[in-house]
Amino acid sequence: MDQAPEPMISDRVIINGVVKPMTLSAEGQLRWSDRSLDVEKEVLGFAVEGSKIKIRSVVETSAGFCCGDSRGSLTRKSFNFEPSSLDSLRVWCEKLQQYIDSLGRPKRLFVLVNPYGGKKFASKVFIDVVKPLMEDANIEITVQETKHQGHAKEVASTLELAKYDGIVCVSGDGILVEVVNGLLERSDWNNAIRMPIGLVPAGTGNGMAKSLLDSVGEPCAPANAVLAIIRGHKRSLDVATISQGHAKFFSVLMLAWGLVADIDIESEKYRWMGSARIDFYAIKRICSLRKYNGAIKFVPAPGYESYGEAVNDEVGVATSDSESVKAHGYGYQGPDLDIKNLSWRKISGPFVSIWLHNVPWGAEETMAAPDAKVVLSSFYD
Ligand SMILES: Nc1ncnc2c1ncn2[C@@H]1O[C@H](COP(=O)(O)OP(=O)(O)OP(=O)(O)O)[C@@H](O)[C@H]1O
Repeated sequence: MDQAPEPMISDRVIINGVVKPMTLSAEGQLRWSDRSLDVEKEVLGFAVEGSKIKIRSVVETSAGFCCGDSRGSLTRKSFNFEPSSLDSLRVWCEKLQQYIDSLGRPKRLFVLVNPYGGKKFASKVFIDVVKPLMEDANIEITVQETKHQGHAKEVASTLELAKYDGIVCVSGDGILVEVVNGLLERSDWNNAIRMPIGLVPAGTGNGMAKSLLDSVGEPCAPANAVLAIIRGHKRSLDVATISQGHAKFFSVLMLAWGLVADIDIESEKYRWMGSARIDFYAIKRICSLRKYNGAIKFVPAPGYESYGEAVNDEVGVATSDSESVKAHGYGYQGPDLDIKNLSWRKISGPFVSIWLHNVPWGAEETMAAPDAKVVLSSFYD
């Protein structure tokens, strides 16, 4: 028969004036009376208050404080217990900290808040959800509100990364893309792009937050996103390189040409509508569809080789263009690929819309590419 592993600490403590046995097991279960907490999942942190220890946790209830999602809302809860002596208090603190430290959670985060994104509620999301949960988790945060378009990119391109364990964007997808571009334009991009980036949905579309949370069965709500960040859960993502003349951009969410791009860009003037601006403008554009002439050249993924028609020498022109761009920059210059020798295929227009996706969800309600996978990270582990 398997023997239960030794507890990290087993003690008698005072809870609500009554002496009770309490245990922290090697698997991170904190047990007392008929109750228990899973430290990895439910405990954010702890604090010493006089002779007591306050455990700060988050539990699922049917009506929580901060999620706005009816499925298992999350509620902050704390409870106190009093070890029998100062020595015992010190040992409890050591053991709890030791277990929490073993979970690889972030300790210092740089938080970007876009007060302009979505329905302009990112600052409220930060104050009501992000800040309290991160304080409960004893995470040291440095906050920067974005002041203008491109500000998040500027910050990411110059930030002293060694001071932080991650960058958190309380925003829509636009700020995430700016941060990725800022990190990749640095001369130390190779190291910088390893910086974990967290996303708390507070924008119009929130396609990335939805894709990440949905991949682990969580609702796309600010509190669930903050919890994933606090727990240090990570995924690696592909980056697409876009060359346009001598300019280079990087994309992690999607690339759009035609209808979807028009809706995204031209609906800016209806930003006051919040998320509804996209639906409203989509209907307007669909009622008077435009057509775009052009051709898409692509290298098919395994299993998709029959799509489009074969192309041979035309791709070589694009190669020499991108090589001349390579010589000028000092940040990331795109993947080292021998693109001349790949099996290119082509689909010719006119097109109504081209939409390329890295992750399944383009927005919270739009699963545009169900087969795009958000894979478990091996990058940081
Ligand atoms: N203070 C500011 N004033 C004006 N624009 C800003 C400010 N801060 C950031 N921006 C810009 O706001 C844009 C939208 O940001 P964000 O992604 O947070 O919200 P969003 O509403 O989801 O937008 P989208 O869905 O278009 O990405 C970004 O392109 C960013 O550059």
